[in-house]
Amino acid sequence: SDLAADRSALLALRAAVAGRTVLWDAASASPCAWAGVTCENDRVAVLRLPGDSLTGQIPLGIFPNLTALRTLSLRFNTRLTGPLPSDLGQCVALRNVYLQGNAFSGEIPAFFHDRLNDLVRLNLAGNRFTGEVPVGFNKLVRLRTLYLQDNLLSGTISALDLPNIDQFNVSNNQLLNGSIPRSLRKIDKSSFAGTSLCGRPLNLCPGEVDEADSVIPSKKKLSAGAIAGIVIGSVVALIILLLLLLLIFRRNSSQKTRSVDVAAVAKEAELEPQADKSALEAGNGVAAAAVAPAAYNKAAAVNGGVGSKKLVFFGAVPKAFDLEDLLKASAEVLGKGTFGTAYKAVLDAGITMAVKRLRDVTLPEKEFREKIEAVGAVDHENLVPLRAYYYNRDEKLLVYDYMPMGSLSALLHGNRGAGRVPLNWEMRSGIALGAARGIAYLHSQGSSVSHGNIKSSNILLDKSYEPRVSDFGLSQLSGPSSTPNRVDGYRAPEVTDPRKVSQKADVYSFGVLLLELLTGKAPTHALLTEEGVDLPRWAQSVVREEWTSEVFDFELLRNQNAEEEMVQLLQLAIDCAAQYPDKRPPMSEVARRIEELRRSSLEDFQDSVSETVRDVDIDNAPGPQ
Ligand SMILES: Nc1ncnc2c1ncn2[C@@H]1O[C@H](COP(=O)(O)OP(=O)(O)OP(=O)(O)O)[C@@H](O)[C@H]1O
Repeated sequence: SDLAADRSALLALRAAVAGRTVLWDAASASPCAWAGVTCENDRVAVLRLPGDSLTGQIPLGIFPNLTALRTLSLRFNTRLTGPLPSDLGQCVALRNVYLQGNAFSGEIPAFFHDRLNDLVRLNLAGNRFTGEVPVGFNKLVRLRTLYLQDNLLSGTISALDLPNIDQFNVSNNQLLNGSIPRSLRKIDKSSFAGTSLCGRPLNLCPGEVDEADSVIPSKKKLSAGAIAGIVIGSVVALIILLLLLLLIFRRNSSQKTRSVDVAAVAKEAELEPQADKSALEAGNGVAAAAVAPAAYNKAAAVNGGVGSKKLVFFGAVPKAFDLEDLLKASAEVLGKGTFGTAYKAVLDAGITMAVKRLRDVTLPEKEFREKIEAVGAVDHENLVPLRAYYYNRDEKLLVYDYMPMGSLSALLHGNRGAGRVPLNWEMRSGIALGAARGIAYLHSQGSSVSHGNIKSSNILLDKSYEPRVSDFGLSQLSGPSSTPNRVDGYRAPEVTDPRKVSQKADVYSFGVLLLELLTGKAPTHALLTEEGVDLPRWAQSVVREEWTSEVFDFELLRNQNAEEEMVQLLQLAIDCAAQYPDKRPPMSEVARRIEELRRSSLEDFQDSVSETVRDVDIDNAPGPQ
């Protein structure tokens, strides 16, 4: 009845059929008729009838009406039988087809590849499809997911060429045989289990030579002269590289001296070692605003001590302030973290910075400077930029851009009452994408580079709510007492020493963060539920039990158009939070998958807008002359 009432919002047909059986029969040639609502079929973009509500065979005549259909989801209607109706091929706007867990039979229809050219996701798993896997799927250039597992398919798949595929599964089709084609070798081997297929990632086919091995004989054929040439060439290249490095090093150090000079214009000052620290850390919020400036001023007056007294800036940005300005600034405690206390410092010039006062840094100066220089060199739009640092024996300060919209944690869990900024799908998925890009960028800097402390309080938001990951590189600066000792729902199961982090452990933490974004539950809270389960395990069980939509934060469920994409993000979160590190996708893939599902929900949204506009145009059009 909602649908009937709101014509312009009529894009998703969600028939309330739970608990009763709907028979597909020729008499109810419209899906709206089963649901007992009146609607215009050519405006239905999503048809979703999950659960055990349908029986029998889908008759002809239903789908030709649904010309705007983009998503068809008929899952786990275990009594839905027979071949798929041939006129489903007339829904040429279809992008997502989820038909898993039914009892469909017959061959996989050719219309999937001949007519539905925009298909992105096709899930036919868990049916009774027979015959071959159509090689015509090669024509579907947008296809990302092809799930065909648990059917009765036979023949070979060696002619399949699906270079853009992310998710592929043909497991438990016992009659499938022959070799796995090149484009599918990146897929996990579990997706080929229960078949007679061979070749990577499974065992090699009889008579097949591994590519890695086949290179060796050609190496053996190299002549002694060629080997000598390669060796000499490599040595020369190495010398040139060393010379270049030397040159870059010299240039950098001369630049650094310049930046020190700028800072030296200001009065040299040094922070008072320990006395004010307790005063600074004791206060919070407004109270600290009064305490902190005094402490800063007093510190500025103290001289002496060991080490450099300058604020060292990174990059080519204009140095708009110096240490003295910073110490004079009015400060407010933002919070106390693992590595020290963070302050908001409003400088006289009207600039606001975030200053982190590190505690428990045991690293020798040289090593500290090297590590912090590496952090300062990292530059990406989804990372909080470190602008400058200060080091002496007793004080270490890090100066960051201030992020005015606070942290994701505060946004999600902060104010649930009146005046709350509701976080819709658009914002949440945007935050997920930005954060994923930031972390992926960090990971791209080298296989040993990881963040080590991904969590929602370390995802900060700039004034346009663009996410920026903060705190990277700090875990390597801290001493043993700075390791997070509270219950930490973000930590991967294999991480026993929190300072020994890895990229795969970051992926796990990011998976938990995604679950937090989708469910609105903080991982540490989840630990306190009656069952004592953690967020990943709870989400997994919910998905297994097929009550997926129960997991989502109620704020998200207002965006019903994007539910399919939400389910995909949930699946991605679960993939990231896999127990075994090897099963977790790399961050670059995570970012790509979020990008893709956001694009698809955006297109759905744009469609809905243009449909509405078209409708208004029609209503406003002048009548016949
Ligand atoms: N650049 C910044 N701009 C605005 N707020 C910030 C900035 N950096 C940190 N904060 C805020 O200051 C508070 C303390 O941050 P901090 O990073 O010190 O600790 P944390 O994130 O709570 O824990 P951890 O140290 O384990 O990461 C957090 O609420 C955080 O959102």
